[in-house]
Amino acid sequence: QQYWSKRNVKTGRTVPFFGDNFRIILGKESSSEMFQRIYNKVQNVRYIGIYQFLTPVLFLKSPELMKQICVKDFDHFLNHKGYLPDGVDELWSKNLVGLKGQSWKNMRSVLSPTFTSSKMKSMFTLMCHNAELFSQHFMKKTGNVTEVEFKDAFTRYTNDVIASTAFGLQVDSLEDKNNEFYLMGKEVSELSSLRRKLVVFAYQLFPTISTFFRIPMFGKKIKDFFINLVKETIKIREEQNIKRPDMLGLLIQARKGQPSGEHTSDVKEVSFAVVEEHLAMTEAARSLSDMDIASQVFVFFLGGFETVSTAMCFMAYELAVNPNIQKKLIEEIDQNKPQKEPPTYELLCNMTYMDMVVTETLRKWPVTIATERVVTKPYVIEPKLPGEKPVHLEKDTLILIPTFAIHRDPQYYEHPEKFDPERFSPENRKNINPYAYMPFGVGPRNCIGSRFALLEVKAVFFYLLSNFEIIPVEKTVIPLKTSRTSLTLTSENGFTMGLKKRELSKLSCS
Ligand code: HEM
Repeated sequence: QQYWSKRNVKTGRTVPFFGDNFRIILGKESSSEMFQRIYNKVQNVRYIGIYQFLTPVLFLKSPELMKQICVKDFDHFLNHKGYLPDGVDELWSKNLVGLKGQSWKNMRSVLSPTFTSSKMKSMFTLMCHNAELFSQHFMKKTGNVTEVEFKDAFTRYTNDVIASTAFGLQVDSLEDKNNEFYLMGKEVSELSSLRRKLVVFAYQLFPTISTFFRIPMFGKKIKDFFINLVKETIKIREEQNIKRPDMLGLLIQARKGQPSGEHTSDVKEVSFAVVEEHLAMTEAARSLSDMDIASQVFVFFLGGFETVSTAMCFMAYELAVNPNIQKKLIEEIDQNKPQKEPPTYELLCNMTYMDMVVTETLRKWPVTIATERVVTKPYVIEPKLPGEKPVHLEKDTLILIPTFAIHRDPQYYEHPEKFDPERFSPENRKNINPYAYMPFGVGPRNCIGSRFALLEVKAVFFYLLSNFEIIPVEKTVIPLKTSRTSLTLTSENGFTMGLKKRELSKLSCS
């Protein structure tokens, strides 16, 4: 692995940053800042060799190389890192994010039909219902302006959406603040950031000791809650022959070998941000255990709870500090809002400016600041630029894709700090390098929940901006500072803004 040896530092090709990892632990720098610093350190290269503690990592800079690794030669780079050895924590390693090789391929083909446009259409009604409740909750407040901590509010909305679309449970976490489902979700996300940080670092720094003690990512309480919830729900549904269009229902159907329906839809794709994928249902579905199903539903819960609500917060912030953009979005909503009829899935998917705003939010604030691949079969990156030598990648080498840094590179986005939805107008989007825009990752291992997430965001802003303007208040910190203590991209000072009532307009959902 001469590529990572210190001798290469002077060539400007290798950045050993063992010490940098501790800056993250001590909260001196956020992960997004660190990756951006490394990205900008060396110019005119396609990749940089770095260290994650003691592990050599290939840090990619070139979008073409990302395409080569994540799409063209994907078979050599099938897996995510996973961090925990197999068998230590089933909720973690048996879910889609953690599964490896053929097991991942099987599970992905079972799950993909759950997220097609036609399935999203049936989940849309459930989402809309929650978006309407969300807006109504704040309409009931007295006074013209209500100060809102958006992270808390949006997390409650995404919690309720996942409760209904994954488990078929109706909860209203804004009204019923301490419902069990919400409290458990909060515990998962709070525990997951603190505990995940410690567990991930422990496995990297002390792999032998951590593996010996089999430190799990999630505690027994969380594990029991999810497994029991899934088992109970499956039992009731099977006994009473209940069929529902939620994720659990679709997985139960898949296990019984009943196809979940074709995926074609005559509706325009839900967003520019969605990555295309090919679908195939396999026999693997028939062998799903209750634990397999619980692990999948659990990861939908994790994905749905944190990432989506954070993306919504960044969008709310950008709208508050860019009133002209908000005005244009409100105009589009008002023009499209049916007089009496409820908004339809088609209507939301066809709102061009809404899509531009969401797409730009995820460009400037890609909640998942980086993604990774692990080398599953040895691979050689052939030289292309002057001075390059072949890079021999051994099995298990980690490849890092620094999404945040790429999205902020002026080479791909002029004035990257500026929030400018026009970058993604129908005329301009063809100029975007598709491998320089990847909030949902890239290639066959991209985010399976992207359609779901985008619809959820669009539904809540449709209802919210039908009734309110989002405005800065005294507590709103401008410009926003990103947190240095969180592993994920978020604001240091929370997301407090105001909701100012517009004239009241009643909406309902089909
Ligand atoms: C704005 C919200 C979201 C963002 C920014 C996001 C981002 C991502 C990214 C970057 C990846 C890794 C992709 C790669 O390695 O190429 C990923 C994977 C994944 N996401 Fe999301 N995600 C979001 C919402 C969701 C939701 C709502 C769900 C489920 C309901 C979900 C489920 C998953 C799963 C299961 C994977 C693993 C896919 C696989 O390994 O095959 N995500 N997501």
